[in-house]
Amino acid sequence: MSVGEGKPIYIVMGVAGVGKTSTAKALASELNIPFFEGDEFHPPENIKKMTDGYPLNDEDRQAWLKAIAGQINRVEDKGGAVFTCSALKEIYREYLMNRTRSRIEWIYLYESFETIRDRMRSRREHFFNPELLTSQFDTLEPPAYGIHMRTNLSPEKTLNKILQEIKKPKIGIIGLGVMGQGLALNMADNQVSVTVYNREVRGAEENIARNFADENKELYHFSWFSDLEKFLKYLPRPRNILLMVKAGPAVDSVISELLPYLEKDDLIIDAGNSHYEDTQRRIAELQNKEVLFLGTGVSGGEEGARNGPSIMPGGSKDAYERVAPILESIAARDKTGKACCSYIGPGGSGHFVKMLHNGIEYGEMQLIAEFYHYMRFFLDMPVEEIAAMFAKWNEKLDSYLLEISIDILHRKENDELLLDLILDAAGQKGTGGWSTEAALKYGVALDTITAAVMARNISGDKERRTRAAALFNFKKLDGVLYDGIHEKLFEAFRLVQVVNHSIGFDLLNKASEENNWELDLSEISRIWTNGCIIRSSLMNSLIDSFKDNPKEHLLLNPNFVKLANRSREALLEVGTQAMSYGCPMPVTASAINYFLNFTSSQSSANMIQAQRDYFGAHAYERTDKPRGEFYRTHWKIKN
Ligand SMILES: NC(=O)C1=CN([C@@H]2O[C@H](COP(=O)(O)OP(=O)(O)OC[C@H]3O[C@@H](n4cnc5c(N)ncnc54)[C@H](OP(=O)(O)O)[C@@H]3O)[C@@H](O)[C@H]2O)C=CC1
Ligand SMILES: O=C(CO)[C@H](O)[C@H](O)COP(=O)(O)O
Repeated sequence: MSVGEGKPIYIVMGVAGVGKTSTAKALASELNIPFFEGDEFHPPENIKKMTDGYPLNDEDRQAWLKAIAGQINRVEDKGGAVFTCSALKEIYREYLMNRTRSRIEWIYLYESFETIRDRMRSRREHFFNPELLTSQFDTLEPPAYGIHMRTNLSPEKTLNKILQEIKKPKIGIIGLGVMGQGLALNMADNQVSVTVYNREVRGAEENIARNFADENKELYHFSWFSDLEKFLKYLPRPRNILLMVKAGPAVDSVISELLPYLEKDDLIIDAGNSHYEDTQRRIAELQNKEVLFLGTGVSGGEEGARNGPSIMPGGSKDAYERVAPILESIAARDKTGKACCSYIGPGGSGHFVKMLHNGIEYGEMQLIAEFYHYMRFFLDMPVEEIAAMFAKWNEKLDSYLLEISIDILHRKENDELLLDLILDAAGQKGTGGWSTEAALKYGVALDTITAAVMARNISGDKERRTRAAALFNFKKLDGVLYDGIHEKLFEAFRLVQVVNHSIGFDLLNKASEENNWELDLSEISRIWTNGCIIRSSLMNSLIDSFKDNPKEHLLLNPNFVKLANRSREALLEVGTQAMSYGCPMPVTASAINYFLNFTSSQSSANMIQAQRDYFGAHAYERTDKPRGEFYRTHWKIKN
């Protein structure tokens, strides 16, 4: 058994008179483990000093703590024990933690000075002089960790509450940024015992964990640490550690800091937006130490993390089973009440799926943006009318991204539309571009998602765009609102949304085949129906579409063929008209091209093959010969 594994040693701590002995005895009896009264480990000199009314100093307490540590070590492999020990100062607790092999679970009992003073006045048989209570309160340094329990309830209720806390599943969270804080609170709401840690960067990132615990202390008790070693020592083995730190080198740096302390079967859940290949590398590296790793996509932003995200865990199935109760308890619910969290598959599949989630997100965001832009600046529709139209569309589409865009269109600052004050240069953290890189790797067309990434790239080039606009002096052609255009805009929008999703899922399918991930596209659609950023009624319909045709491209699925046949003319009309008026429509245009390409049995690629063969002797397959046979032509030699 490794250090700290097995049943913990419970130490019930707090000032004299708070109720340590009765609570600890009851706890030991309930858990059927031995009980040890800490006061009995005091040497006679200490007892005399206390009964004479003198407080103990640190030196006096040395022998006492040493004796308790000795007893803990004698019983530590006997299935746990409960001790009382006031352990008022952090150095006393550290002494015990550093000199024992067991994991110590601290149960800190507290009550007001006045209440305890009154209790102590009626407590005659105990050697402790009630006058020393003031010195106890002066000495007390409440622990930042452990179970904190006020003793204002009946002993039975206090015991029950302690037992409830002991039974809670336990996890440690590293990284208390936007997402980490939300997940910690969400877990605490769902009966998970959460210990938090954030790094300290002097002058920049100080007291993040302490402040988080303090800010929430009215409603929650978080054990917190700003010392990684202490955080790790405190967590029960095998440890469950969730990382919510910036993706990239920060994840490797945190893992390397963790490594010296990690033991067999400890589990790291990387819940940030890590690249799936990094996840695969980390799984392999940690396997050498028998440390488990789950590369886990989490979507839903700040609100989702707090109230229920969509969760995409990939990696070790056994590891998932271990933390499934925690992850499923905090996830959003689908319309049947099931958790929007499901084991995705081995290796980096969880992060791959999250990456494509974001790719689809990029496509849909740009789609909304360019339709808004076209309607506002080329069709001259008032913002309120666009918001109203989007709201009407959303009665059918139920898209979260459309919903937030409607809110954005209503937001004013000093009577001005806030949107008009926001610089038109989009940021990005990588997942969209990584989707495009993966499409290149797997040889899949990813038109809309790639177009959305490129649109963000060019948006960032504000200075050159502005200079070019002046040089080319485009005369903007305004579009004309005509009967039926509203319906056409909707039809076009909806078809681009479908094409964008079909593209994203197609890459998931291809990567799944290549990596033997056995991704269940229906289940992925289900966990994306709530909590995540791309939830919509379309996603709901994909559950059944992929159930009926698990690997089929959406544009070959009868339901979507019907929809596309109905809407394709509107899409062509809207897209080409918008561009003819001078409005850039990158995602719409790429959806049109993808749709036309995908639905053409005869592509233009025979010309490409001929050109390749002409200048580079690359050879080509022939329509009159079986696939896989390659032919060359000596183009310069005339027949
Ligand atoms: N925000 C969102 O909507 C979503 C974000 N994500 C992903 O979740 C992860 C966290 O995002 P978010 O919470 O928004 O980010 P924040 O910027 O709010 O927080 C980042 C966290 O990472 C820590 N950190 C950064 N660098 C290091 C380092 N070198 N060593 C240790 N810790 C470090 C920060 O600590 P410190 O405070 O000390 O700097 C902080 O706790 C990212 O991977 C992100 O892509 C996933 C889904 C949605
Ligand atoms: O994962 C997310 C949502 O699902 C994050 O919000 C992500 O950071 C968004 O990506 P980007 O910053 O590149 O727009």
